Amino acid sequence: MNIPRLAITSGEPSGIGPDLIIQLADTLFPAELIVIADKKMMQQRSDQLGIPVSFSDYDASLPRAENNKGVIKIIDTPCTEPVSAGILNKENASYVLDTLTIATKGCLSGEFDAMVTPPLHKGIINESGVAFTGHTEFLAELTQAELPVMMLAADDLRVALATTHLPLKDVSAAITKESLTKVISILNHDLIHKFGIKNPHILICGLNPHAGEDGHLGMEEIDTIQPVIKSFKDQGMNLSGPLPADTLFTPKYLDTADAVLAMFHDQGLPVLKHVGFGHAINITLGLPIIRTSVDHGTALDLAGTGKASSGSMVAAINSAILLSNETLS
Ligand SMILES: NC(=O)c1ccc[n+]([C@@H]2O[C@H](COP(=O)([O-])OP(=O)(O)OC[C@H]3O[C@@H](n4cnc5c(N)ncnc54)[C@H](O)[C@@H]3O)[C@@H](O)[C@H]2O)c1
Ligand SMILES: N[C@H](C(=O)O)[C@H](O)COP(=O)(O)O
Repeated sequence: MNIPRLAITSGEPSGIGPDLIIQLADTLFPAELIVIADKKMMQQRSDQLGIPVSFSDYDASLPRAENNKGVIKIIDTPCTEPVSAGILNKENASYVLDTLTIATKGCLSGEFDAMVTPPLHKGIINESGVAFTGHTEFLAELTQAELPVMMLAADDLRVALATTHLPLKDVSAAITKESLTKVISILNHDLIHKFGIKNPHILICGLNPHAGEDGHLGMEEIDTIQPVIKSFKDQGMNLSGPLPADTLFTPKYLDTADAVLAMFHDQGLPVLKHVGFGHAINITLGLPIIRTSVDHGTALDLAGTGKASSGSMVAAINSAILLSNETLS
């Protein structure tokens, strides 16, 4: 059997990413997990948490093998400055990006089957002078993907986004017939090919209150969203919408749906995190590689305390393993 080999980045080194990796070092997954992180920083966090771990330097020439309990296979990638749990340092932003680049290149070359990313801090990367909006957009650029689609999933609920990390004032202009067509195509394709769902039923949110109230509360539904949905439905795709987002997330609609497409970040993700925070996953669709992530951020208040829950990290690793083996369903 081919053991999936996953690259695990540390995320923001002063956040809870290192904690989660250390807390899970005793958990055995049916995969080989290769952590891309600063070994010294990881050792310090292990000491701070009081969770003993040992490290084994990753050797690409060795055959794949599942991890041993308590042993972290690592690609030692140095931070620029020493790390204090809970305290951001912009000097270490380039380290965070380095770990992502190593993982992505390894996925593109086939050395890794997938990458799993604990949380990074978007703000501190920007403060270091690098314009950065999120893993989703960064990985799309690195892999030259035309358009990434962010999707979070918890239990039976899957919520994808038509726009990713955008200020609210820019959302309407970003939703064009072209962009929406690409997003829906990617979502439909990946639900079929990554999740094994035949002819997925996708519910599409309106952008405006009450899906625009027939044009009295906004024209985006009439001008942009409806024509795109009609064009796909004419081709046989199973779409419903645009539906008012306030009532779409109720059992009457969700019970028939395989996924919801929200128009912007805070239209869809609060609902998903309300039902699933702590065990949901974030998956980037539309990339030539497999990438999953957690549903939470850097939680600087919890770094080094041992209080961070690893539920979402476990879910992100397990889904990356399933996706590496075939599909999630
Ligand atoms: N996948 C990612 O890289 C990712 C995801 C979300 C947010 N972020 C980034 O994280 C930073 C902080 O974001 P935020 O403060 O909005 O959200 P956050 O998720 O870091 O924190 C929100 C709240 O949830 C708690 N929390 C978070 N993770 C937890 C865990 N594993 N166990 C227990 N409690 C947990 C925190 O203590 C806090 O009270 C921002 O820079 C944001 O952009 C990154
Ligand atoms: N939008 C995500 C969330 O709220 O969970 C998070 O910011 C992570 O996004 P990236 O995977 O693009 O970093």
